[in-house]
Amino acid sequence: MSQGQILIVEDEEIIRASLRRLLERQGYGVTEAGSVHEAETLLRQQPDLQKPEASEKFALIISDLRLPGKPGTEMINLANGIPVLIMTSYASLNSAVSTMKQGAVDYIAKPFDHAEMLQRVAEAIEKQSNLNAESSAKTNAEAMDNEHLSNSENGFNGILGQCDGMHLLFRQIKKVAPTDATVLIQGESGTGKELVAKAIHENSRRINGPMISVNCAAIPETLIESELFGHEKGSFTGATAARTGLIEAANGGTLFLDEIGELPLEAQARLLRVLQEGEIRRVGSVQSQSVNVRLIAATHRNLRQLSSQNEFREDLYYRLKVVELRIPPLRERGNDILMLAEKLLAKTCKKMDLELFSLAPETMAAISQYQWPGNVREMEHAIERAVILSEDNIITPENLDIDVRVKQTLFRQDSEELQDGLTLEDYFQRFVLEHQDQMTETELAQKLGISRKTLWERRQRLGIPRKKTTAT
Ligand SMILES: Nc1ncnc2c1ncn2[C@@H]1O[C@H](COP(=O)(O)OP(=O)(O)OP(=O)(O)O)[C@@H](O)[C@H]1O
Repeated sequence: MSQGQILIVEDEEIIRASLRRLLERQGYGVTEAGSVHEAETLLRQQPDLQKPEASEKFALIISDLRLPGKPGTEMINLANGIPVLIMTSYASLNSAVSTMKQGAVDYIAKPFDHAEMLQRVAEAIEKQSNLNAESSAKTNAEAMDNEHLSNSENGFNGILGQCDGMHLLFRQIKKVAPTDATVLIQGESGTGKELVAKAIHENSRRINGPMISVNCAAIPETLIESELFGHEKGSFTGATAARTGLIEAANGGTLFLDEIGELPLEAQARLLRVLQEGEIRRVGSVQSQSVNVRLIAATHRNLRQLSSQNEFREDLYYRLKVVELRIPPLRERGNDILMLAEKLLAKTCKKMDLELFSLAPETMAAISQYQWPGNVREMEHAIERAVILSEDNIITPENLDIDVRVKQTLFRQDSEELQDGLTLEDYFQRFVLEHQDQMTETELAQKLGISRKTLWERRQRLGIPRKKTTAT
């Protein structure tokens, strides 16, 4: 079950080997090269390189930026349509931004978090396959279809949601996107703040400009000013060359500052000047230059409270909250919780090339009851883990590994009410209706943890008699 072949270009053997292990554990095939030259030879050996649909072709190239001989950016020219993910240290984050402009699909800072690397890899491959699919047959009908998919009744622009809170959010996004207003997105961790920022950018006039995302909490405090605003040569120890900042790199597009509450006060003052004057001054420079950037900021913290404690500039806070969007936490999204779980389950199965798994009724109950403190991100991880650990294609609460104590009490009595007025019988009914065409009565009873006799009795009581008459 290969997820695709990946070429790693990295001169440091230890990093290369650990990346190989990480990717192979996820089912990717891996080929290694220690330099651009070596990678070039490997690429030339690919027999069907000219054919975009060739199965032998690498699905992705992951290249370090600094390599002996030629730099990693050379890989972009050599890749011939294969997406290139650049790895770089924080110190060279700016060069990474310019490599994005040269055509890299994404960049990731070293040392990288394993989960993040896997996510970037999956996204890069998916993005490329979407692009391939688009360019191979782009008809008007297809374009309409895509529009339907991205804005289907399940959500908007890839953000799944059907509850009132999410509908309100979608309406707000559609209203604010075409304007140039600064937006402040409030939401707990994992609620989809970056997705919302992306939706705003993609529905704005700046769609063809860059969108630069910066997580203020992930960049060391000492580097953040020079990363954001750039610096002149010699402006501080170690500034051996002048460098463009991320704000300048977002010129003509959107700058997304995630976790803005973590921005140090000095950097806040500089940012405020950029917003007020539309000009940027690099660290160590006396000259300003104009920039045209739309700012979207996000935070999980209470900025009003932070500003009352003098930890966040009040004037910047008021500037940011021109439009404030609140993303509800997952636990407040009612039936969306199960809808998301099912969609994420289907997505995970597809990604892992598995047939579709389903959720056992007690798993549905546990999912609806659980508080999801890590929101959608936690659910994504829980479902992925469950699919890996599940012994058959039905996910049990134990596979999910969320706090399912609630299950024991809820399942003691059939009549007991679950959250949102749903009863165990609702789950029973739903499970039977969804699975009865694919499962025998024996299998259904087993999955429900009841005898066939009880299954039959409940069917009678709930008015869902068995459809098939064949013996099971
Ligand atoms: N409504 C949604 N529909 C589909 N996927 C979602 C939704 N909300 C979040 N996700 C997914 O959950 C993960 C976390 O989302 P995202 O990074 O946007 O959250 P965040 O609020 O920015 O998190 P953090 O504050 O921790 O950075 C992503 O993989 C994203 O695709």
